[in-house]
Amino acid sequence: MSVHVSQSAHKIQLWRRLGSVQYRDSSLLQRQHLSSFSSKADRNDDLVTLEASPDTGVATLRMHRSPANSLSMEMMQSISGAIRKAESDRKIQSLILTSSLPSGIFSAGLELTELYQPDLARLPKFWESFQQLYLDLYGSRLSTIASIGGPAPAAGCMLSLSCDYRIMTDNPKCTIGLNESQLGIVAPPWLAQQYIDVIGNRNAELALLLGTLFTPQQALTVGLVDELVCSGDSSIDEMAQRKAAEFIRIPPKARVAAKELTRGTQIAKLSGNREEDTEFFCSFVTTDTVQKTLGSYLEMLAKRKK
Ligand SMILES: CCCCC/C=C\C/C=C\C/C=C/C(=O)SCCNC(=O)CCNC(=O)[C@H](O)C(C)(C)COP(=O)(O)OP(=O)(O)OC[C@H]1O[C@@H](n2cnc3c(N)ncnc32)[C@H](O)[C@@H]1OP(=O)(O)O
Repeated sequence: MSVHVSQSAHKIQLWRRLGSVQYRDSSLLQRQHLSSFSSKADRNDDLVTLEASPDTGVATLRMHRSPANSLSMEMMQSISGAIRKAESDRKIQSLILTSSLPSGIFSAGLELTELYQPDLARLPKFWESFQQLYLDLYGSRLSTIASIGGPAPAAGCMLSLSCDYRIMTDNPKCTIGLNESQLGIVAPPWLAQQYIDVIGNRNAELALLLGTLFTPQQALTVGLVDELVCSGDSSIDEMAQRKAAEFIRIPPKARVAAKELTRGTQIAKLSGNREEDTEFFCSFVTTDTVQKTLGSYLEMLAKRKK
């Protein structure tokens, strides 16, 4: 086992060094012109806002990475940083995760430019930031509530799955689910497991195979969200606050211990397997087949917009 781990660590080092080498697949070098998908690194400083209220014990983490709260490496690090900041305040017991984008989009999932024709030096760090975000949110001592006012595909769904409670706007245009298979990729095992835990094995099996995006009503039926709020009703924030207060009434030690009972094993599993997981991701996402499918998906998104 230890030999396997050290070999894996060696491969990760190799990945990092490969960053200085250009991506070599000639078909990918002939880039399609995808102007809306051209950004990579962004500034860390204005992607999320954390509002802590020591009086109520509730902090609200608002995501506002325009246009769709897609998760770039910096975005994931900012969310992780805000979670840790809220946790470091002993007066805070609950965290509401929401979007403050005017479009209402909760999160469009991983930033696709991080996956398509990736920067090879950045790729392992990008994935490690995704793992870290899962560990920080899923393993948080805080009671966490996702207030989902808009679409939450793929890693956007992961953000909500990592919370303790999910409230969603009842607007059929706002869909949620792990749609990775439609992009020619697959959810990592720790994310798939969250899905199985929340919606059950058969529902998850079908939804993962088909890349299903559930409407809010369907999501409620399969248990992917816990509560719906009428579309256009501003009370989603109030409902989240009310739920947070309900969680806060439970003695913190018992609440945290209860959470550990259901999540501890999965958290320990990924914590002990991060390098292999990163290595697998880097190898998988850079294959020609995955890159071609991602390219077509991006084109489809751009065309749909036109
Ligand atoms: C062990 C390892 C196993 C291997 C693992 C391999 C891979 C990883 C696998 C899984 C983890 C998770 C993966 C992901 O999260 S992949 C991302 C999946 N996301 C999507 O499919 C969503 C795509 N977007 C949409 O469907 C729509 O944009 C929307 C979110 C429903 C919103 O629709 P709306 O009509 O309101 O807006 P637009 O479509 O006009 O979009 C606005 C704006 O945002 C840009 N954008 C949208 N999504 C993304 C994105 N994910 N990344 C980057 N940019 C995005 C879009 O281009 C528009 O930009 P513009 O500048 O034109 O305004």
